[in-house]
Formats: sequence, C-alpha cells, structure tokens
Amino acid sequence: MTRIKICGITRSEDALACAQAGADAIGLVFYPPSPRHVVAAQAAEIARALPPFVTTVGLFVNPAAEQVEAVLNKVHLDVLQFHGDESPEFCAGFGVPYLKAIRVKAGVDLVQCAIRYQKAQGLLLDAYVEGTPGGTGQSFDWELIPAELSLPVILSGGLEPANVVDAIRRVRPWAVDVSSGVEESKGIKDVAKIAAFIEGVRKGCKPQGV
Ligand SMILES: O=C(O)c1ccccc1N[C@@H]1O[C@H](COP(=O)(O)O)[C@@H](O)[C@H]1O
Repeated sequence: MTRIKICGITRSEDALACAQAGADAIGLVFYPPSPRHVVAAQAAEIARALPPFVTTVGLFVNPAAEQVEAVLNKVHLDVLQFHGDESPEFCAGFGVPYLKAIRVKAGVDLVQCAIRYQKAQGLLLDAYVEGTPGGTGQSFDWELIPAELSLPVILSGGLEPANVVDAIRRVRPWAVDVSSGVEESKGIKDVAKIAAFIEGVRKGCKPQGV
C-alpha cells in the first residue's frame, strides 16, 4: 500500500485526525514565511499528541544548521524534509533520515538528483512554481518522472481526493504527500477531505475494477 504523509499540520487535533484516518506520517513546516509554519513548542505538542507508529516529518527550506539543531533539541522528528537548495552533505549532517524535495519542471534530471542525494530515504517530487518553494496546490506533469529511479518516490504537488487515484495508478509512487488538497483553509485540515484522500489512495492501490 502506498504510504501517506499529510503535511502542514498546525494543530494537535488535526494530527490526531490524520492518524485516526490512517495516515502514516504528518509534516510540520519550520519555514516562517509559510502560512503553515509552526514554532518548536507548538510542534512538540503536536508530536506528543500522536499515537505510536505515526512518523513525524520536519520540513525546512534552506535553513541554517543551527535552526535545524534547535528544532531537533525540542521536537521529536523521525525524518527531515529539505525543500530548498540544500546540499547532500548539509541534509545528511543531522544524523536523522531525510527526504530531498525536488521541484519538477521540464529539463530537471531526476535520475541525476537521485544519484546526487543517494543517502536520502527518498525523493519528494513537487511542482516547480516560480518564487514559491512549495505548498502551492499545483501539480506537475507526471510524465516527467522516469520509470526507474534509484530512490523511493514520494509524489506531491497539487494532490487531492479527486486526482490521487489516477496519480497512484500512473506513477506508482512509494508514498504520496498532500497539504493544500486536504485543507479547509491554509494550515487547518478538513477531516472529510483527509478521509476521502485516504480512501482514494486505497482505491488507487487496488487492481482496477475491484
Ligand atoms: O506547505 C507549505 O507551506 C510549504 C512551504 C514551503 C515548502 C513546502 C511546503 N509544503 C510542501 O509542498 C508539497 C506540496 O504541497 P501541496 O499539497 O501542493 O500543497 C508538500 O510536500 C508540502 O509538504
């Protein structure tokens, strides 16, 4: 079954709703310009509210190493997600597994990206939108994803209940990641959309016609 990460959680009740609906991971955004930004104390409270076996992912965009260390000292994060121009050495420097986000547009060599970030747990593929590092609700052309990559693919960018079945059937990613598509407003999740999204993932994983 394709794993599910729901990102941009700002409230403990939303984190719990994700877990209860069957999400495998939640994402906490440590990027101050984002409308989904959380401070460390808030993130620690959200992480503590989670039941066992739900992974917490911390998202950063071109952070200073001290910023990541400061968050790690206060919040239990299982995985780091780097969404900027961080080098492989920087990403690997915290002793915590990481995902590298790549903003996909025509001409991006994803095979080379997977080789460059070979120590990552996976490549998270998001839409390239000029001037915005992510969380845009925009999707990209999934045909740009090579059939074979040396890292697991986490598909993101504009996923929502209405397109996730097709996304899974076409891309067959290791995991999907959604933020805008399950929101009621920026940073506030919609429980019905989360349930519909997860149902869509399950449907997309089944053989067609079942
Ligand atoms: O969520 C944000 O505000 C954000 C800010 C900066 C970088 C990434 C961000 N979110 C991530 O973007 C992708 C796609 O999100 P969406 O579903 O299209 O809204 C996802 O990985 C979010 O975690």
